Parts: sequence; C-alpha cells; structure tokens
Amino acid sequence: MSAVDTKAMLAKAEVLIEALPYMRRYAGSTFVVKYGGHAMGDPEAARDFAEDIVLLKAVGINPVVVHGGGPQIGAMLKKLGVESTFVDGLRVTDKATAEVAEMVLSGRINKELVTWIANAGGKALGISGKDGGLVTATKVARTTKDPDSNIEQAVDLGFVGEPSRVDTTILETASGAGMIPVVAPIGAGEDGHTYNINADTMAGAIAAALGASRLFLLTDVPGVLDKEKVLLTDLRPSDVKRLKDDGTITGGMIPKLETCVHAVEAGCEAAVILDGRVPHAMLLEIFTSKGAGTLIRA
Ligand SMILES: Nc1ncnc2c1ncn2[C@@H]1O[C@H](COP(=O)(O)OP(=O)(O)O)[C@@H](O)[C@H]1O
Ligand SMILES: CC(=O)N[C@@H](CCC(=O)OP(=O)(O)O)C(=O)O
Repeated sequence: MSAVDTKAMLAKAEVLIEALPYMRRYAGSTFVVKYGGHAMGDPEAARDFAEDIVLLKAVGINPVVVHGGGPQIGAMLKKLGVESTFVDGLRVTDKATAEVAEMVLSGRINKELVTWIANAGGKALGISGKDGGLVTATKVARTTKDPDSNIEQAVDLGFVGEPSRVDTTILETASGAGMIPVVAPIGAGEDGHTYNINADTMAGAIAAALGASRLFLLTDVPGVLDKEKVLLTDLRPSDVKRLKDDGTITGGMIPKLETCVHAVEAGCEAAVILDGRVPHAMLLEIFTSKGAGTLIRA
C-alpha cells in the first residue's frame, strides 16, 4: 500500500472513531426528520437522504421521517387547472385541494420515499397521520390585519389542520419491529374530514409527542441566517421572538422556527434546521463535533 493510500485509510478510520461517542450517546433514542418537498426533486439528494436514514437505524437510533411535498401538490393542482393561494405559508385547502393533497402526499411521495429507503437497504412503513389514529387534526384558525382599517379579520383556510392529539403507538410498534416510519402530513378530524397539515408542524408535533432527542428540519438554506447572511448556530426560544420582531426571519422560516420552539418547549431535547441540499449534512451534524445548521434548545 502506498503512503497516500495509508493516509487516506487513516483519515477514514478517524472519521469512524470520531463518530463512536455520538453513536453510544444516541443509541436507542428517537430522531424525527422532516424532509421537504424541494429537496425531494433531486434523485441524488433523495438517495443520500435515504442512506443517512438507514445508517441511523443501523446504529441503533430510531428515525421517524415526516415528509412534505408542497411543490409536487402545486404541480398536480396546476395540471388540473386549480389555483392555490397561501396565507402565512399555509395552502388554502378546499375539498378538491384536500383530495389532491392526500393523493400526492400519501400516495406518490410517500411511496417514493419508502422505495428510496428500501433501495438503501432499510424497511420503511409508509403511513399518513390517519393510520393507527396517529394524528387527530383540528381546523386551523387564522386572522389577518386589513391594511386599510387595521382591523383583524378571520380568514377561512378550509381544510387546513393542526395536530390536536398524537397517538404514537403505530410509530413505536413499527420502530420496535425494525421498521422506519415514513409519515405523510395528512390527518383525520373528529368531524370526519381530511385535513392538510403543514409538514413542519406535523413533524414538530410528532417530535414533541415522542419526546424525541432531535427534530431535524431539512430545508434549502444553511440554517437561520442573520441580516448579514451569517449562520446563527445556536438559538434559544427567546431569540426567536427577537429575530421575528426585528425582521431577521421572514416567510417560511417563521413557522419553521415556531415549530422548533414549540417542540423543544414540549419535550423534544433539541431541534436543528439544516441544509438538505448538502450531501449527508445530517450525518455530519449528528456524528461529528463540527455540527451544521442552527440548533434550537429550550
Ligand atoms: N433569516 C433567515 N434565514 C434563512 N432563511 C430565511 C430567513 N428568513 C426567511 N428565510 C426563508 O425561509 C425559507 C425556508 O422556509 P420554507 O421555504 O418554508 O422551507 P421548506 O420548503 O424547506 O419547508 C428559506 O428558503 C428562506 O427564503
Ligand atoms: C397546509 C399546508 O400548507 N400543507 C402543505 C403540506 C405539504 C408541505 O408542507 O410540504 P413542504 O414541506 O414541501 O412545503 C401544502 O399543502 O403544501
């Protein structure tokens, strides 16, 4: 073996040794991972993601995947000639839109992810919030301020739901049997209706109910950036309010951070927002001292 080969081999061994204390620390714990619709478009990224999830399971961590699919729902609605509007990052969902959302999320995307995980050597169980009574949803209430009169007005988002009750039995049963649950963000209401749930919100509620060690939200930015575009590596719930008030965080980052705050205040140890476009970003965050993305702790 040449000197160069030996050096490369040693570097690989060092990576494995560095991972050992983290593997010990996290063995037996539960990680909830939200995989967004944007990241799913790239087959190479999807394959890397599935490999990471299977590796977590192989070292004794119980991953639970919650997926999005906003862009894919949008594309299907466009094909069908149905317009979509958003309020605070939530898709206004009438009965027809709820049917399309369920079909795209629980059908195509869920099974695609199950297949990616199977191809990476894992056993995935694809379900939605409806299965095993996992998530009971209630209708989301929202108000907006009329710009002319400054008066708060109620807006009806239709069948947009938020989890009001989470029964984790199906997740624990699947994980205990060596499977990786893959959850579509659809829930059943006590009123019998089907509710479309924002995937970040769904992941946060599940992480809180499971008392997960980590909630990972994989997105398309390196994490939370300050006004100079510098990554903020550690945040506390009180920082989030300040960042919102001073306009540092806007758009989709607001519900994302609110989800993290809610999850850590409700029993999840820590939440991490990180770049799903970076190959194996999650593994680097979990198994090296370097860390990646933004960590939110209570
Ligand atoms: N301070 C900030 N740091 C990083 N991203 C931010 C910030 N403020 C707003 N954003 C926006 O939040 C987006 C992530 O939220 P969202 O689009 O809902 O992600 P996803 O589709 O992955 O759930 C980023 O693409 C970015 O445009
Ligand atoms: C109520 C609501 O907005 N639901 C989302 C569900 C999918 C989702 O959240 O997907 P991403 O994570 O890929 O954005 C939607 O209809 O787009």
